[in-house]
Amino acid sequence: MDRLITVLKKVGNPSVVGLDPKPQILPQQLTQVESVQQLAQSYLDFNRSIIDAVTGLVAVVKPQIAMYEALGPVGLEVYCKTTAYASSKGLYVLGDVKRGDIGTTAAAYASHLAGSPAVGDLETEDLWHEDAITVNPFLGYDGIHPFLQAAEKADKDIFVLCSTSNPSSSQLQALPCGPDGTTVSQHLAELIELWGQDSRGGYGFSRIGAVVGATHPDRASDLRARLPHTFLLVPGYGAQGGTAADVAALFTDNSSYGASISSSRGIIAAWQKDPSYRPDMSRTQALDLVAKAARKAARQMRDDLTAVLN
Ligand SMILES: O=C(O)c1cc(=O)[nH]c(=O)n1[C@@H]1O[C@H](COP(=O)(O)O)[C@@H](O)[C@H]1O
Repeated sequence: MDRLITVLKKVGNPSVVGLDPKPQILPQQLTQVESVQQLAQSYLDFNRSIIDAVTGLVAVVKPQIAMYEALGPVGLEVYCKTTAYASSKGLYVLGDVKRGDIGTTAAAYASHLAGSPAVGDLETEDLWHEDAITVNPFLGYDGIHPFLQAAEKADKDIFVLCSTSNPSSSQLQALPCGPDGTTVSQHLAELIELWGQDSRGGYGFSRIGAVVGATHPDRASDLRARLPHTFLLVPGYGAQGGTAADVAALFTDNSSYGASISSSRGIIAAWQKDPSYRPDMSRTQALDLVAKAARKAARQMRDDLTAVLN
């Protein structure tokens, strides 16, 4: 996490931009195409415009792999090219892959972070470009250990789901799982601290971060207190209703933020609210508008978060 905190401090902004393209949030200049290959190229152009626009203003991007996998092999290629491009700009790349399995299967999934026995002795350095990935903890430590091992080997990080932003998260995560009424999320927080205790860096945070949604402010200070050595990824800001006030309790009171706040549609679909958009614009003009609107929205998000931090 030291590298993550270093890049966040450098830009003075705890925001993460989610790169979750889909046809509904791309201007029609990019979606009126004749093949999946062309749509995939549009995703790449869209992402590059946004990355160029926010570099220097934010330090982290979080591409959600499902959006790319939906386009099949060409989509996955665009995921890889997007992560490579973001990485070449010095951004910390958090791959939102939400994997969860055990043993050799988990080790193969973990090849997103490091060379994996799944590809034998072949060179894998140029396959994947993420600095961290998200992991689902439903299988317990057997499902965490292979990812942690890969992260240690490559000096990278994992972010484990703890309290997710979706409304029905409470169906499982708010259930009591002990005689004292400790909820599943609270218990997970304790496990995440335990699993990470041997991998703490210079800022005091372990290599295992926790995902805590922005949409449950009632859980925020309790989870922050249960996760003293854990950096938090906080999605659900913006389009899902999370606000700067809702996430304030998830930051730590030291200079390392302790949390980074993620917004996808709120930034990458901001162009849809720009009155200067016109359907008869050229593709280049539409991409310019996407970039300008994303930068403006990212600046606004930074200012809102900075206000609560101050
Ligand atoms: O792991 C995540 O990033 C995640 C966890 C969670 O609890 N809620 C959540 O929305 N996410 C992801 O965060 C992004 C939210 O997108 P927006 O709602 O458009 O900002 C999507 O990529 C989700 O998959």
